[in-house]
Order: sequence, then structure tokens, then C-alpha cells
Amino acid sequence: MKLVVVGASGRMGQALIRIISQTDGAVLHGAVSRPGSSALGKDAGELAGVGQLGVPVTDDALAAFVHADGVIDFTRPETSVEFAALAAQARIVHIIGTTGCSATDEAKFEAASRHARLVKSGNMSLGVNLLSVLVAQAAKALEASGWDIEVLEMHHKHKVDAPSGTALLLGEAAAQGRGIDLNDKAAKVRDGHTGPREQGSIGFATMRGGSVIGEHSVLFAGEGELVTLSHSAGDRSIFARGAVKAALWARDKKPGLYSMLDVLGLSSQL
Ligand SMILES: NC(=O)C1=CN([C@@H]2O[C@H](COP(=O)(O)OP(=O)(O)OC[C@H]3O[C@@H](n4cnc5c(N)ncnc54)[C@H](OP(=O)(O)O)[C@@H]3O)[C@@H](O)[C@H]2O)C=CC1
Ligand SMILES: O=C(O)C1=N[C@H](C(=O)O)C[C@H](O)C1
Repeated sequence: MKLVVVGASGRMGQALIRIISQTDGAVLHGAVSRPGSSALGKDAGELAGVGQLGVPVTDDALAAFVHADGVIDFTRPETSVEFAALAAQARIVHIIGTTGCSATDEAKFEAASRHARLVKSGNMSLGVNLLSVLVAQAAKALEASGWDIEVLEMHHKHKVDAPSGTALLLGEAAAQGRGIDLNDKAAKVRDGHTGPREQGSIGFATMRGGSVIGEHSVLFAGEGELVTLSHSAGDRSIFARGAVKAALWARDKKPGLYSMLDVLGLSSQL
């Protein structure tokens, strides 16, 4: 499968180029960076430390997409929206790992998925997707006893969105387990005299610092006891491997908007 990596000089872009170069059935067809990037014209393999791949970094996304089978995109919301339209035009697979997208962005992805096969997830790792299934089960099982749910996350100091895509994905899983809408029940920020915790709300706490790749915990707090379900990312290759797996999976699917749970065969569990 001929894959284009957009955001090729980013943290995830680099991890993706390395994983594609090691994956049977996948080949790096194109690498796209932003106009003016210092990476333009450089060999994508050399940039990612895997030796020459014969793929120069370009800023011409459409030309890169034309003869490709898929694009893997961990960039920025506004950029992913643009690439979704181009991928739909080229009728290719589009894997979106970008987080921090608005409801308007999501509607544009939905529209693009009428023509393209899109897989989008706030976390492409197997571990987090399994965790989301466990969180939904725990949220349901502990509902009658009225246990409170809090989602805690920490990431590196460069991260620009909060709560993380993963925290929101885990919050959605908890909400699904409780049969509620996360938008009605999320407490994303607390500051000052907040009053007591609203019964049935799902709280979020965000920490940023250093080079932390991704730490997530979902806390279930009852009277006198606490259950914690957590995931720790040791390396960005876990996300890159998931994204490449998603691209290979989506290749023969009908146009539509899929999740990582679909790719992993876990959607019926949630
Ligand atoms: N779903 C998942 O499993 C995961 C999701 N993520 C998400 O992926 C996204 C990227 O993360 P990360 O790699 O750490 O961030 P980086 O900032 O390191 O990488 C983003 C890259 O996108 C590039 N970019 C921005 N606009 C364009 C454009 N118009 N054309 C081409 N390239 C562009 C940036 O270029 P420039 O530097 O020049 O601006 C940058 O190189 C974030 O939203 C993050 O939350 C991250 C890890 C896992
Ligand atoms: O920005 C990151 O780095 C990460 N972003 C994703 C998120 O927002 O949850 C996934 C992962 O935790 C790393």
C-alpha cells in the first residue's frame, strides 16, 4: 500500500516514516511538510533516521496524493480538514490522528467520508482502545453504587490541546457505559469556589511537562475505595503502528468514517 505521511517533520510524522519502512505491505510514497519548512527537498528516510528512502519531502500535497493509496495525518485540526477534502477528491484512505478538532471540523470529516475511507481516533494504540472497553464496563458496573469518574492525563510541554484526545475518548467510553451524553456531563475545568462535585459528572484533569509521551488514568471513586484503570505510552511507535494497521485495514473498506475500535474488532464490545 502506497502511503503518504503529512506533517512529515513532526514528532508523529517521523515515527510514522520509521514504522512504514519496517512494515510489510506498506511503502512510503510521499512525505509532505508545510510550505517554507526546512525539511523540504530532504530525503524523508534520512530525516527520520532510517537511511535513504528516495522520497523527497514536498509541500505539494495534491501531487503526493494522486497516485497514493492512503495518507496518514497527525498534524493540526485545520490542516487535517484540508487534507480530508483532498483525500476525498483522490478517493484514498485517510487516517487521522490529529486531536483538538471542533464539532465543525468533525462535520467536515463526516462529509469527506462520503467519498473516502476515513479512520479517526484520539489514540491509535491497542492498549488505549482496550482500556476504553474496560472503562465502559467499569462505569456501567459501578453506576448503581454512584461511584464518581475522573479522567487524569499528562503530556509533554509542547502539546497544544486539552483535554487530550485520549482523555476525551476515555470520557466518551465512561459516558457510554453510563448511558449519558459526555457533552452534558463533562467538567473539563475547575477553578475557584466550584461548590461540591456534581453527581454523575465526568471530571477531567490536565497536566503538561517535560517529554512525557502520554499518561492516562480513569479513576472510579467510591466511599472509602478507589479503582484506577490506566495506560502509559513508552514510545510513539505504538501510535504509528496503529495508524499503519488502520490504513492497511481500510484499504478494501467502503467509504465511511471508522474508528480504531472498528480496526481492532472491538467496536461490538463498547
Ligand atoms: N491519535 C493518536 O494516537 C495520536 C495523536 N497525536 C496528535 O497528533 C498531532 C500531532 O502531534 P505531534 O506529531 O506531536 O505534533 P508536531 O507539532 O510535532 O507535528 C505536527 C506537524 O504537522 C505539521 N503541519 C502543520 N500544518 C501543516 C501543513 N499545512 N502541511 C503540512 N504539515 C503541516 C507541522 O509543521 P510545523 O512544525 O512546520 O508547523 C508539524 O511538523 C496532535 O494533534 C497530537 O495530539 C499524537 C500522538 C498520537
Ligand atoms: O499530543 C500528543 O503527544 C498525544 N496526543 C494524543 C492525545 O491527545 O491523546 C495521543 C497521545 O496521548 C499523545
